[in-house]
Amino acid sequence: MPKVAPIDSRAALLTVEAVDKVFPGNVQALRDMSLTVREGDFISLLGPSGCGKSTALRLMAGLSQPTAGRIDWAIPRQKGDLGVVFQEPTLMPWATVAQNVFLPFRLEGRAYPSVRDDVLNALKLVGLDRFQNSYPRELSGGMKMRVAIARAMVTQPRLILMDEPFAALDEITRFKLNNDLLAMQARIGCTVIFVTHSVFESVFLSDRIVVMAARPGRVIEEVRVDAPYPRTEAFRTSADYAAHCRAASTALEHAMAEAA
Ligand SMILES: Nc1ncnc2c1ncn2[C@@H]1O[C@H](COP(=O)(O)OP(=O)(O)OP(=O)(O)O)[C@@H](O)[C@H]1O
Repeated sequence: MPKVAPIDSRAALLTVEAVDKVFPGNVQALRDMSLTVREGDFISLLGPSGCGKSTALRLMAGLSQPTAGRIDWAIPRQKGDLGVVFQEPTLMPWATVAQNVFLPFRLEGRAYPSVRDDVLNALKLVGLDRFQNSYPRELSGGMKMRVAIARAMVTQPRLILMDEPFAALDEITRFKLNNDLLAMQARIGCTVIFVTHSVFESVFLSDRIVVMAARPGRVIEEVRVDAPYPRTEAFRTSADYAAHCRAASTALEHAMAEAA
């Protein structure tokens, strides 16, 4: 994807400023997290279990409020500017694929005929337009996740938040979905924040890897992946990819050592 501007000159989209999140029982899930998310970024949040990745994503989605600090959109936010994908596809089993993808519009009170083309285009982007009348039970795990991604992008959001969306899938399906996700991001030009445990996945997808440590959850380092987009299978086997994986692994080791 031709990412138009170098990371530091991209316009800000969302700012996370000195955020703390403390859960009942004095569990400090996040301490002093700051991050400027910029238009067109592909950011991975990478870190060991319990370092607050999902908590950070939920705060950015507005599903939970910080205990201290602020999270602000840097642009006037419109309906449909945010899409979220969780680890489970969470599809409505009684509804067809098209009806599932229509959901964000339905919640806005829109009628299906007025957005039918958007629904079909989103399904086309994830390669499932032929399955619009199928039900979730007829689909494989990878296909269900594609439907969840189509649902998150049907409104052409500026920002898509993804919480380990491919963790439950086999490696071949995961690789394929990684490729397709980058193609989709290029097509709709959105910003992505992606939670993962996988160094390899984070390097393949991201241009910014935010490495986090646990107890308390915090950001310890940002690794930049300056390899150009589009990233292909050739990138996955390149020396450049291996070098970035080493850098991210080293940062992750520091994160684990900090929590030890
Ligand atoms: N609703 C909650 N109530 C109490 N504690 C919570 C809650 N949600 C998360 N925590 C705690 O906050 C910390 C961070 O959790 P979080 O799920 O954000 O981490 P994570 O990095 O996403 O972990 P994983 O990779 O295992 O999903 C953990 O100690 C967790 O037990």
